[in-house]
Amino acid sequence: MYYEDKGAFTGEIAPGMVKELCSTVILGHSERRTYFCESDELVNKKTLAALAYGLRPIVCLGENSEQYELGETQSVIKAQIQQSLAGLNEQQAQQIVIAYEPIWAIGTGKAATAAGAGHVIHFIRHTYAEIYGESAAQAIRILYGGSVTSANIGEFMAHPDIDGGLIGGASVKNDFVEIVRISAEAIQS
Ligand SMILES: O=C(CO)COP(=O)(O)O
Repeated sequence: MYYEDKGAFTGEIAPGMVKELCSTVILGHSERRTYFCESDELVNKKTLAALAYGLRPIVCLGENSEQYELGETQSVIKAQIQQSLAGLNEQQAQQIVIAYEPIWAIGTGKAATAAGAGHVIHFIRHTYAEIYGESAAQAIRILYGGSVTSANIGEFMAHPDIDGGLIGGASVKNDFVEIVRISAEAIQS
């Protein structure tokens, strides 16, 4: 989704057009950031445009493997939050969904541990609270994404800091049915 509502931007889809078909948009995915050079500033413009059109943005954050190895996860994530999620009003600050997707875990079969993802998600909520206050930080949902399957979704759902999963590869396999079943069970328990 692009952030302008009209104009000559060949290949892009305006938020008003997306709104006719969808209620939710994924923004700032690492594939968009890497292959399409999307910056935090652009992700921020898209996030604000989505909210203005009543679309719920799922804003993706995450460090790459080098940053992970160097112990830079928190500083990378903090900068992404400050820039990608800047300028939300009080109501908007309660509406977004964040997905923590470490790039080294996407499509690699090497998922983060629930404890590791939970630790970063706890940090994301804390950082978000510093900007938008504790009640907004408690209102938003923060998901984990990266090599989630039916074999590990239970552990992620059982972690108190993780509100759900953003499923990629497994969402187009039969395994997805099992992921949904396990998640629904975890939410009800
Ligand atoms: O990028 C993802 C979802 O947006 C995660 O992808 P995988 O579940 O295939 O690792």
